[in-house]
Amino acid sequence: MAELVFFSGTMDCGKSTLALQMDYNHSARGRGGILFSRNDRAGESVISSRLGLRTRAVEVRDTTDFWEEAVRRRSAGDRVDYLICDEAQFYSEEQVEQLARIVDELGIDVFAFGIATDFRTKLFPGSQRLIELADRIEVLQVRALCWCGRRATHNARTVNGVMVVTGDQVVVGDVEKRSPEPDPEALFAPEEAGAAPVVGYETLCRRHYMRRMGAQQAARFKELGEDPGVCAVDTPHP
Ligand SMILES: Nc1ncnc2c1ncn2[C@@H]1O[C@H](COP(=O)(O)OP(=O)(O)O)[C@@H](O)[C@H]1O
Ligand SMILES: Cc1cn([C@H]2C[C@H](O)[C@@H](COP(=O)(O)O)O2)c(=O)[nH]c1=O
Repeated sequence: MAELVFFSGTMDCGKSTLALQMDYNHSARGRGGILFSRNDRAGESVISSRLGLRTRAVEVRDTTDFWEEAVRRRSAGDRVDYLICDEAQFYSEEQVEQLARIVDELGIDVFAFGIATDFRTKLFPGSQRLIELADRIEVLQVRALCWCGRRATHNARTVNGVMVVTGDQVVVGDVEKRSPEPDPEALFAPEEAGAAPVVGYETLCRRHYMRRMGAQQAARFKELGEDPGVCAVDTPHP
């Protein structure tokens, strides 16, 4: 029985790696698949993993109709047993509904991969529809970690290394392994800092997400001899 499965987790937890591994395993057994992605960090029409793997994929656009694409490929004689759908958080609700129809009416497995929530902790529309419609939601076993060592559950956005909670929902970017030096003026008022913005992401545990305590802020607190686990300033969650 074909399934719609949503593999979800924070940024940098291995979703694209798993997507490419699943494609490899299924195609090695003679199954035919189509790979899709949208806004991959490495550019258009590709699924890329931080482990170095990358494979060509069909770029999903606002106009993409998954149903039409699957039917067209099958009518052309291609074997289509499964779809790999990376960065599925960026798909529209309508596109996710097309994926569900493909499972139910064409018997094609759909394996979707994506982050559930954005930098404000709000569900992406595509992810919300996947959670509503999927046969199964799989949480990845490899956990990204917060700077404090706890399991990371939230995706924070940083501007010049400082966590922000306002801005556009979609800004393609990567997790920062080594952040730029923070502007001390910007630490508690990043939106007013005015410098040319360098946007990055950081995975945090809920405690540190809610306290807006990214790695740089924590380092600064430690420098000042304060405990970053207990936020000294009142930074209410929006
Ligand atoms: N140099 C490395 N050595 C070992 N594992 C790595 C290396 N770089 C990245 N990884 C692994 O790859 C994971 C990120 O995989 P990726 O598929 O790009 O994540 P996602 O698609 O979820 O953002 C990291 O959590 C880490 O486990
Ligand atoms: C939290 C968040 C992320 N994004 C972007 C940043 C990346 O380009 C992708 C996630 O990719 P990954 O393979 O899971 O690392 O999503 C965004 O646009 N908005 C956000 O709030």
